[in-house]
Amino acid sequence: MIEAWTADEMRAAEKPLLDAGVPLMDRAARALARTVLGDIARRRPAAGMPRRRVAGSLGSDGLPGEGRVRPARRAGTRAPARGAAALLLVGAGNNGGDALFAGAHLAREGVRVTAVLVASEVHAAGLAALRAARAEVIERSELRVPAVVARAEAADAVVDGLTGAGSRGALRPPAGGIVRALADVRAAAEAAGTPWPWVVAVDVPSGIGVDDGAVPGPVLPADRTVAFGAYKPGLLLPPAAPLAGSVTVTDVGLGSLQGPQFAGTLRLEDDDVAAVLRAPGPRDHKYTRGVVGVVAGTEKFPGAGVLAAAGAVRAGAGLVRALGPVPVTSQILSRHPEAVTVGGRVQSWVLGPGIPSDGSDAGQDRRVYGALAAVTGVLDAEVTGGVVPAVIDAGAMAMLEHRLPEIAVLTPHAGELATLMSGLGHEVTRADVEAEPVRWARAAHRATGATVLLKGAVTVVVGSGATYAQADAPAWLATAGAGDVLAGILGTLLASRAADVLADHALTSRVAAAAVVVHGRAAALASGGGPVTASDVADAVPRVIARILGGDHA
Ligand SMILES: NC(=O)C1=CN([C@@H]2O[C@H](COP(=O)(O)OP(=O)(O)OC[C@H]3O[C@@H](n4cnc5c(N)ncnc54)[C@H](OP(=O)(O)O)[C@@H]3O)[C@@H](O)[C@H]2O)[C@H](O)CC1
Ligand SMILES: [K+]
Repeated sequence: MIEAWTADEMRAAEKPLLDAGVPLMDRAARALARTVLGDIARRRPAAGMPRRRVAGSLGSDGLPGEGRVRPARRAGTRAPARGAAALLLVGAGNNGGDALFAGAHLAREGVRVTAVLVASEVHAAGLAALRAARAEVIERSELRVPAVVARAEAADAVVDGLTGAGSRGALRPPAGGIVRALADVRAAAEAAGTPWPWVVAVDVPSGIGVDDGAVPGPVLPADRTVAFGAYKPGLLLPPAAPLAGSVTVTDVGLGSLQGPQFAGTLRLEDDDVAAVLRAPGPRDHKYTRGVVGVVAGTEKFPGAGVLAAAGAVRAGAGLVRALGPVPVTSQILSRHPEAVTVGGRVQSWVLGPGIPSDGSDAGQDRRVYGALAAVTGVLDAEVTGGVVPAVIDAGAMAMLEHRLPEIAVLTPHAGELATLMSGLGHEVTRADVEAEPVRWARAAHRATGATVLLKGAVTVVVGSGATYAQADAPAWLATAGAGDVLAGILGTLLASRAADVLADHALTSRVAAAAVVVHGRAAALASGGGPVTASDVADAVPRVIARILGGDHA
């Protein structure tokens, strides 16, 4: 489990150590310098050997290279970082201090270091250390944006030490102008397929919402973020999270302290998902494993019903009851003969995939309303067999008539959440939701009572407890029907843990986050780096569950 600590929680954790004289900044700077040296070394051929074209690589003229040359590391060749260039972007606070001390270490390793100070006052001891290591310093008074851009483009690495945990709001000038210019040239280079220097963010990419993942202004996307002590919520939450690149958390000694009192932002890892999944035991049968009721698909969109059922079946449902018009249920049966198409008791419902919100399929709408009446408890438990958890997707989200229990999970994408919230009286667009996904997911949770699973490159799950932020899926998963499969997977996980979820409604968000991990990992496995269909994703689910449970050693 990855736990993110807010800026305040970090400061509270650091304070006793700093008061006791623990050299946190020195540890942070050393870890940062080691990481930058390693990244530079990996990206440069061994120094001392001429760069030669190698088979399969293209020379500057775009023609195939000569025969393969493997430059041996002859004795005496210099370390790859020696002679490399690093540009430090230095802010006024301790984040800048980390960069300055790290720059001094880099300079002593032979890296040509230039520090750009965006403030007239920066960390004095850090600056002294940098000057003592004979690095170049561009003072605040000498700042010229074009010159900084030119230095950055000529560097092997750019170290972003402008702001860290102390950042508030959009980057102010001159930092904001520098970062905007660098981000623009970096984006243009990437669009042209031109490599750009390696960007390492100190603790967080400067300018993100450290505690909420907002992107209020310009941010220089990082290839790597070296976070000190713990993740910050902004490194897990969208839209900021993808700007952090690969995150390396450096233990600077905080590990000995208790975690945050209330972990606000979490990311599940395999062990946590394994704890949610329930492998059957010798006394299990299909009813104890969980029966999933699926009301999905219409004559016009039968495929969504097939895919939702596929997700449920492949995730290990004891039994799937597929309810709907014959053109839908017959297709489900033809692909999943283990499903049944008659009603009966279920431990969870999957409602809505492929069902439009325009009332065009009265039969499916009636089934959804009936199931929702059971989920909300409006109908007497003796009649319905009791309240059960539910996945409420697509058109079913337009059929909410009562406040939902937290064991109901809404699964919108940004546009659907905007529509839902607009229907509840909030003026909000898809763009608003994409700019502040957690804010609107929390608003939807408060407005409906349901757990909200907001799908995206980083999928957030919000309930009464922690917020989960999962980023397990490859971009290839953005394909038709993927959400239908996720709904089915989630329906099965909820059915398998129905008793626990009913006993502790707050568990719902963790079960939902686990389903997102299974779904994303299945897409990654099925994709293998290329295009993937929703059906492929469903087919890969058993293998992913086996790997997560540790059973699949293939
Ligand atoms: N966690 C650890 O173990 C350690 C963390 N360290 C590093 O310390 C920073 C936090 O340092 P702090 O000094 O509290 O704050 P920052 O350096 O992040 O930023 C404060 C300065 O930045 C200015 N600022 C704030 N917001 C903006 C903005 N939007 N635009 C421009 N400038 C901004 C702020 O100016 P004010 O006028 O607002 O005060 C400050 O000058 C943490 O991230 C780690 O990198 C330590 O090294 C110890 C180990
Ligand atoms: K930073």
